[in-house]
Amino acid sequence: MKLISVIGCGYLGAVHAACMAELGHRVIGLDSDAQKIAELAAGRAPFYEPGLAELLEWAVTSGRLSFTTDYREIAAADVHFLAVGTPQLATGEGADLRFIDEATDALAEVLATSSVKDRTLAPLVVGKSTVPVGTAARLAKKFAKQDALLAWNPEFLREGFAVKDTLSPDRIVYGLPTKKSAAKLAERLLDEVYAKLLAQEIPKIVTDYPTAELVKTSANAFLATKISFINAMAELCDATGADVTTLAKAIGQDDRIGKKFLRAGIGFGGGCLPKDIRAFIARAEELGAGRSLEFLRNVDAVNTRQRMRAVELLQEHLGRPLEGATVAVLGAAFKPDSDDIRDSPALDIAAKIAELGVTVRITDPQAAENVRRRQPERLVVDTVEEALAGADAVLLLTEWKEYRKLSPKKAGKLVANRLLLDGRNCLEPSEWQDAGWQYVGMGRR
Ligand SMILES: NC(=O)C1=CN([C@@H]2O[C@H](COP(=O)(O)OP(=O)(O)OC[C@H]3O[C@@H](n4cnc5c(N)ncnc54)[C@H](O)[C@@H]3O)[C@@H](O)[C@H]2O)C=CC1
Ligand SMILES: O=C(O)[C@H]1O[C@H](OP(=O)(O)OP(=O)(O)OC[C@H]2O[C@@H](n3ccc(=O)[nH]c3=O)[C@H](O)[C@@H]2O)[C@H](O)[C@@H](O)[C@@H]1O
Repeated sequence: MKLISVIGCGYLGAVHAACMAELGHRVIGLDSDAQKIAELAAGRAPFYEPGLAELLEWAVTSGRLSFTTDYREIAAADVHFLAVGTPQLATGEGADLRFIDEATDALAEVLATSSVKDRTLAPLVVGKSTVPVGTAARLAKKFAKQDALLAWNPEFLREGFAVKDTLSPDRIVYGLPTKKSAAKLAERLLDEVYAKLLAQEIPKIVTDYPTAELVKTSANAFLATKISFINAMAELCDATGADVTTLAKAIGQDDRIGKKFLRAGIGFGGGCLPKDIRAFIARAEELGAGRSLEFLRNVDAVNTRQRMRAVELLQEHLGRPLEGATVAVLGAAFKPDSDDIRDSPALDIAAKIAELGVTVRITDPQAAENVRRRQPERLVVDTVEEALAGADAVLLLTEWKEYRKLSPKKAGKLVANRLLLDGRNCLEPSEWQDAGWQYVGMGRR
């Protein structure tokens, strides 16, 4: 059992902290947001993530997991995970490392000033946040003064599957210091932290700092590229009468291409893929290696265009001016099984049509409260029925299970006009057409 701290308890850190407790460690989660810490300390999840509430309640009541806002309380930990945010800079491109710098300054200070008795090993600081390549080497210098080691251990979890992905990841990557003795010590500590996962024979890849940092950013860039590729194919399908879902199925049969991440629609959003590809391009340019990553600008542009394309499809099929129309938007989260609305394609589209004079009624099973809090100008309703009542069109923009199971017949009785735009290509067109709906998919006949 190790004493572990997790600094930054947001979508990544709260899950990581609870999962480290599940792996048998004593864990202290730290966040600068006192309200979030109060929720977590009471064993409650401050956001929706399947399985997290149960895990937190157990870990907190069993005493394995506690929370604080005070860095002094984590000074004695053997391992400190960094999980603070690295959002997009306000200027547009590049990652804002302010939170990383604040957190590491505060940690370095307590490591320097607190006298931790009986410490036989140097503390290990482990970066999990997604950072531009070169960040780990810079931070290692800061911790060298405190005789602390630094490793970079990027995280690949998906929201909606965060607990499962943390406890059963596809791989674990260690970015270690170049000095052999330091690398050995850091690897040994990380092996102890992840002992239960390594026992399941989860692949472990041991490398240096820059490779570990790049593994993370290139993985997200590749995933984003796959989505924009299939969305570009969807545009071509619309222009030719071909069907992108069949196309994706057919190309995905080839193992070299793979079936996953080929769902065409309104594109990717969230707190990671969009900002990560922009930061990746910006960092490559800083390093004079940006030319080969130019294509990622197109990946970003195709993705942004999908949102506009949804607005155009609505305009094209509505059969009346947008101004004065009432539209039901099903889904606000950037993906199902999450309440995360950061850079949500659904909300972006809702905002675009609202600007064109449409009355937009938004509903979402988990993200409604976040929309009410962060975008009070939006009209949010509690149920699908309220959203559909008298609507001139229905936009399905987040593929929640309950929306995929909607009855076309029942829904048809509630709306004023049976027009459905399936922004996630997740419904069976014939079922809706048979019930008298005009079904519009994206790149779908
Ligand atoms: N959300 C996800 O699914 C994943 C996120 N990541 C990366 O993990 C990092 C965190 O992402 P999220 O958890 O989504 O962000 P988030 O915004 O949900 O959480 C970040 C947390 O850090 C806290 N914080 C900021 N400054 C602090 C400081 N000085 N001391 C203590 N706490 C501080 C904030 O209050 C916030 O609770 C980012 O680099 C992201 O790219 C990586 C893999 C998955
Ligand atoms: O760095 C991160 O934060 C994480 O970013 C993504 O995870 P996440 O953003 O939680 O969710 P995804 O499942 O990747 O979906 C991202 C977006 O792409 C969209 N998407 C996904 C797949 C697809 O085929 N088509 C598609 O439009 C989703 O609707 C969603 O808006 C990566 O999948 C994780 O591996 C990574 O750890």
